[in-house]
This record gives sequence, C-alpha cells and structure tokens, in this order.
Amino acid sequence: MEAGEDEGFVEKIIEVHGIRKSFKKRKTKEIITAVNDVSFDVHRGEVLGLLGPNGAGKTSTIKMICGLLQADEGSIHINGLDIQKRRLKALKHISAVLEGNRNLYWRLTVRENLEYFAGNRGLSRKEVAAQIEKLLSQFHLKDKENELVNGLSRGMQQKLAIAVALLANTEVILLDEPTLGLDVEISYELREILKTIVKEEKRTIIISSHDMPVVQELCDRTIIINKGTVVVDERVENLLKLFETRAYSIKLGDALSEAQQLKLQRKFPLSTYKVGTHQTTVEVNLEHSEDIYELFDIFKEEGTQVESIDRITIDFEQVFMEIVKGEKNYAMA
Ligand SMILES: Nc1ncnc2c1ncn2[C@@H]1O[C@H](COP(=O)(O)OP(=O)(O)OP(=O)(O)O)[C@@H](O)[C@H]1O
Repeated sequence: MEAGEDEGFVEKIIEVHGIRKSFKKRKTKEIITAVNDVSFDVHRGEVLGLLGPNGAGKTSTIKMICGLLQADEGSIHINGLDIQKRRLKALKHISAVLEGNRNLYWRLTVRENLEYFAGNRGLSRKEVAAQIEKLLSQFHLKDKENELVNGLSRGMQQKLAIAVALLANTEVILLDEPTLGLDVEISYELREILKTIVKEEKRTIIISSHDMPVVQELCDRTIIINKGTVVVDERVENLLKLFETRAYSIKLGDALSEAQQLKLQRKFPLSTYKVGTHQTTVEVNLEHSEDIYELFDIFKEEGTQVESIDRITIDFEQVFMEIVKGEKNYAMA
C-alpha cells in the first residue's frame, strides 16, 4: 500500500515516474543534476507537502508537473494524461502559483484580475460572480477589490494570486513557497485561509514550502527531496509519531565531563546538552530505540546519575532538520 491510500485517497491524479532534469551552468559548463529519478503519486483530494533544503529540486519538480520545464527522462501523468504528449489537455487540470511569479496584471484592480483570469479559463462573468465574492471575502480582499495590484503589499498580491488559481476550478493546485518572504502575520493569515479551503474543498494540492507549520497543519503527506532525490514519502502524522517516540529529554544529576560530552557529540551529533544552575539536560533523538543503551553507557562510564527520562513533543521543523541535516534515509515501508 502506498502512503495516502490508507486514508481513502484511492484515485491517483498525479503520477510522477522516474523524472530527471539536469542543467548546464552557462559560465562553467558544469552539469547540475537538479532532479534525479524522482517518482511519486498524488491521490485525488490529497494535500502533499514538497520539502527540501535550498537547491533540493522542488521548484524544478513543480515546473515539470505544470509543464513549464520538460523532463530529460521519465513521465508525468495528470488525470491519466501524459504532460508531454497531451500537454494542453493535461494542463487544463492544473493551476499553479510559482514562487516570485505572481501571474497578475499589475495595472488591473483586484476584482478585474479575478474576472480577467476567469475569462481566460473560458468562464463567463455570470458563472463566476458568486465565486469571486466568496474568494474576496475568504482572502479578506473585499475592501481592496477596486485597488490596483501595483499598489498592494506583497502579502496581498500573494493572496490574490492564490485566489486567482482557485477560481480556475482546476482539480490540482500547485503552490510553490506560498508564504516565502511574507511577514509572520500575513503568513499566519494565509495559512488559516488555506486551512479552511483544504477542509471545505476536495482539491488536490501540492505545496512546496520551507514554512514547517504550513506543512504540519495543511498537508496529509510529505515528500522530502534532498539533492534531487526523494528521501521520505510518508504521512505527516506518521512522521511526527515516529520521531516523537525517539525523542527524549534526560535530566542528569551531574554535569558531563569533557570526554563524555565529546562522546555524546560523536555518537549523537544532533543532541543538545544544557547545563543549568539546577539541572543538566540532554535532549536526543534516537534513530533506533536500542541506541538508548549506548547513550546510557556514556553516562555510566563516569557514574553520572540519570534523574528522569521524558519523551519530547516534537514539531515538524525538528523532524525536517533531523532528516535533512542528519542526511539519513528514512525511507519507510
Ligand atoms: N534554469 C536553471 N539553470 C541552471 N541551474 C538551475 C536552473 N534551475 C535550477 N537550477 C539548479 O538546480 C538545482 C535545483 O534547483 P531548484 O530551484 O529546483 O531547487 P529548490 O529545491 O526549489 O530550491 P529553493 O528552495 O532554493 O528554491 C539548484 O542547484 C539550482 O541552482
């Protein structure tokens, strides 16, 4: 069974199979493999988070899915249609908001943009009138409807770009870094709006993001790409559970010696060691539960007392850091 199938997402709407993409650097002629044999499916109604450090290959993957970039190898099917062979038909199922490219007319007002892009998709004003009203209110843009896009803040423009993408009524929405560069307040607002949309509408959404709360709160499943390849494809709740059962906070009776600290760092490079006035704490995320014995051996060597052991509640940010910075392969069955 694939990730996603157990939650009722049975029908595949996006099928990405073995895609590769390389670029040649203009100056040095060096070949960069941006995407290296990436495969995954997205089920109808699923919200998928596409994560990875800078340069991992997320944007290239999204651009190949929405037909802006041609894969060197592999295939992409949208609703069963090959994006290369039946491009126009396949693209009818997709709307995308790409990072840094908000696809809006700057000299048109907010409302005019919504009307223009609806018309572009072959929808009449009458057909979309109610939906435009709904989107203006959902995205808190009603009081800006007659303002030119040119004069809007970056956050407002981003909200409008997403509203335009939703208006097209496509089954698939691709959002590349929707909250990048937005201030905390507007990122939060956008996340809440997207949360409502995800709950109310059964759209298939791929979100690439560095904003971990966005992924934790909106996505059903996540794919983590590192150096062009998929290192994790798993449901968000499973990843959190998995890491939660491995994350411990250990309170010690005494401080560790330098030799012990060195061993701790060597064996558990992502652990943290804190010496407070009353307490010494080690926080560690174990890759295998039996690793706890090796940890205890470090304490035992010099008779350090363990006062308490607690599980740590972990958030998605920590999960992501563990996987990417630890460069471990958490491919799960
Ligand atoms: N048109 C291009 N020409 C040359 N190299 C490119 C091009 N597009 C992407 N790359 C390179 O391919 C790699 C993957 O880039 P991509 O933008 O897909 O990554 P990303 O995961 O979206 O990163 P970020 O989070 O920084 O946007 C990077 O090394 C990037 O420099």
